[in-house]
Amino acid sequence: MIELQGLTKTYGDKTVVSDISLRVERGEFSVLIGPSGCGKSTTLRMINRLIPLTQGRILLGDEDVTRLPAEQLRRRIGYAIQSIGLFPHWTVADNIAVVPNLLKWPRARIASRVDELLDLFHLDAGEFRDKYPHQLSGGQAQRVGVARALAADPEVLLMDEPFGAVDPLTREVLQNEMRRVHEQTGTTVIFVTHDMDEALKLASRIALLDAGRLVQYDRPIELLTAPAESFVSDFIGKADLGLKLLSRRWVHQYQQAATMSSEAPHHWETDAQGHPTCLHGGRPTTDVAPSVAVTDDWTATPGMTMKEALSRMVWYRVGVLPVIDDAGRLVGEVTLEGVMGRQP
Ligand SMILES: Nc1ncnc2c1ncn2[C@@H]1O[C@H](COP(=O)(O)OP(=O)(O)OP(=O)(O)O)[C@@H](O)[C@H]1O
Repeated sequence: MIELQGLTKTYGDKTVVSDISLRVERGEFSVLIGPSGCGKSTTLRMINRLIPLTQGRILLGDEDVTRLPAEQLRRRIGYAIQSIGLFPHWTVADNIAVVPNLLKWPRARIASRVDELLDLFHLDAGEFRDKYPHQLSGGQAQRVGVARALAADPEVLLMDEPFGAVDPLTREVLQNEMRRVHEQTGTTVIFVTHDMDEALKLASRIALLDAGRLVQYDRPIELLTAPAESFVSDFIGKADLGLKLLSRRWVHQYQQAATMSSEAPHHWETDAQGHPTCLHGGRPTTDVAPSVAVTDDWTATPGMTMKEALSRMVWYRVGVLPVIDDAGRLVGEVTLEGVMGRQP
């Protein structure tokens, strides 16, 4: 648990963070969001003492962060930033091992932790351990940056726009990876972004800031459906609210049994292993073939957002998607009627 109490930062007579109080429970993924200059990074950097606070308190568990010895601060609070900050003349392994080395862990423990972290980020340890930062793609370097922040298994991971500098496709891959890593490690995360879609995808709780003030701190669904003031709905944007809501809904919540009966308006064909091979019917328009071979592109998985599932339905002009498990077997379906028939 980490708690900010009346956190305030002033530069001269300018207050850039004003009396912010909030509590991040253990294991939570908390996102600080707001317009440029609203004080997100300053708030984050006060937590790990990169910026001294003017007033207020920060508690980690029941300890005052400003009184923690530097060595404990490094071990207990990890930090990952957009520009990554990998040391260019150090290998990936040495970069990841910065904090364990400072903490004087035994060599064997450090080596196995490095391999474990590379594995967590799906980077082959044999291939990447001895590479240098200039030999990595932007996405790989960003993964190494986050792995480094997690190296000493911190209680809290602070992330400042960590995916801001990568292309949109890589960004999406990294966001999915971050969700998985967070689920696997259970680390408490405080994540700064100015991208609402990113916040909605990752956050269990969102803190919306405006001009240094905390406007609303709530679960994403509350921000969408019960904004505390008009600034909240203006910031989120009303135009695609329905789609934003679907970005917080998951395929498994809408999944129903796969239709197999050839009497039904649509039904699936599967191979001997249970992989879907063909959809008969299920296409809302009549100018396309009534049967269509299933390709990976228009399948859904239980953990996919309904926004993505809906997008696939629109793109492939089908009113139904097969839901498949890790082995590619048909385990259910989601339909356009299923999306329209429920409150989002
Ligand atoms: N050292 C400083 N001296 C004076 N003002 C500062 C200093 N550092 C930051 N500020 C001001 O504090 C405000 C908050 O800055 P901060 O970097 O926290 O905003 P942010 O919400 O993270 O913005 P962005 O999304 O653009 O990164 C800004 O108006 C900035 O100009």
